[in-house]
This record gives sequence, C-alpha cells and structure tokens, in this order.
Amino acid sequence: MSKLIDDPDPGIRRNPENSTPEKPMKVVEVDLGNESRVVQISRFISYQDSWKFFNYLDQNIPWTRPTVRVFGRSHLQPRDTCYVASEGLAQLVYSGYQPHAYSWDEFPPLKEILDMVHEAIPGSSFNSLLLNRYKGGSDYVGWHADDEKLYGPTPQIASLSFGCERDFLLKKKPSKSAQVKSAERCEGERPSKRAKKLNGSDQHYTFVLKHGSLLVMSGYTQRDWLHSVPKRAKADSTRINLTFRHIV
Ligand SMILES: O=C(O)CCC(=O)C(=O)O
Ligand SMILES: [Fe+2]
Repeated sequence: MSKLIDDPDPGIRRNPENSTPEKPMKVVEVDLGNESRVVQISRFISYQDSWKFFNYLDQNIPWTRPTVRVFGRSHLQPRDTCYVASEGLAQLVYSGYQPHAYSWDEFPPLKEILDMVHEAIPGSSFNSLLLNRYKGGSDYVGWHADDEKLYGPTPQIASLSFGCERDFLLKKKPSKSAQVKSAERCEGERPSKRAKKLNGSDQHYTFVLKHGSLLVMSGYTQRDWLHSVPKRAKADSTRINLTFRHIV
C-alpha cells in the first residue's frame, strides 16, 4: 500500500515566486525503505509558465523517435526523445541507442529550468537531460530503472512534467533471494499462477504527473525499484517530460 506523507521535505527548497496563496506548491515525500526516496512537488512551475515552456519545447526541440533494441528485438521507441548534456562527459547509451548530445547553449529556456531545479534541490548538480515527448495515450515508457553505470550507485533524477497528465508507476524489483525463495514455494503450482508470483511484487506506488510538477527519485531507487509511464487510452494530448541526471 502507498504510504504518503504530506510533509514538506526540509531538504527541498520552495520557490517563493511560484508559491501564490491561491496555488501553493505541495510537497509529498514517499520513503520507499532501504534508503530509496521519492519526492513530488506539485506546481513547481506555475501553470502559465509551464505552458510557455511546453510550447517552446514542443516547437524548438529537435525531437526524434529512434529505433531501440529491447530483449534482442528492434522496435521504434514509443515516444519522441532528445538529449542534452554538458561537454566532456561519458556518452549515454541505452537500449543499444546512443543519442546525439546537444549543448545547453542551444536551448536557453532549458538552462533557466535547470537553474530552478538546482535551486530547489540543495547540493544537486545535474549535467545531462533526457527529454521525452508522449504524443498521446499510446506513447509510453515501459518498466525500467535508470541504473546505467555512468550515473553512479545512487543517482538522483529530477523529472519535470508539462502538458497532459499521466500516471507514473513504481514497483519493487524482485530481489535475487526473493526470486529463489518464491520459485521454491511455487513448485508444483500451475504455470500461469507461478509466473505471476515470480514476477509480481506487491510493493507499488502510483503518482499523477501533473502539468508543472517535479518528481525527484533519490538514494537506491534505481537499484531497487522499476518505474514506468504506461499507455492510457484517456490521455489524448501531448505530454513533455524532462529528466535531469548527473553523470559522475
Ligand atoms: O516520462 C516520465 O515521466 C519518465 C521518463 C523516464 O523514466 C526516463 O526517461 O527514464
Ligand atoms: Fe526512467
């Protein structure tokens, strides 16, 4: 079951310019256990500014929809993407795809957003950004962890959302020992039931990614948890997502 603590995280600084009395920021912190944490800030960027950024990004980012390889099979990535990174960093490669790294200087509003994110998260120093554009409810990102070695053992990832609201799901990775124990327990059971028990983890959370909201994953979230933005038939407009990362 979800444990939501509606208690502002003292480690996250509010931006006074955006905290209007009508629409204050709301901070929700979820302690996932074992030093994994998620913090969500609703209305991190005001409604109007968020639409300005949305329109800028929709029109000015050189979006591509690459072919990627997942489980040995090539397919079109089910969302548009772009990558921005500081110079001299290790190259990002995921699902057999190496995105071209654009410079921050080419997109001044991204630098503006980066400054706001740095100000909100004390001690953060993001140097790369993966952008996603979901053109409707059939665009998605499947279960994964951003656990590439270049992010180090405890990456902090700050994810900003603009446009259409989508669900963000988190589920615990089954631990190796749990898989072995579970396999022993399931011996003799029907294959369908067995598969469900082996793959399934009963720990999961759902966050609604609202226009202008910031979600920060920290600690061991990438090592111990998987996340996804699943297809949603009712999501009928575009969503743009920025995920800020630090390459060590
Ligand atoms: O769109 C999102 O909110 C998540 C994107 C994501 O998980 C990723 O780019 O790694
Ligand atoms: Fe991710």
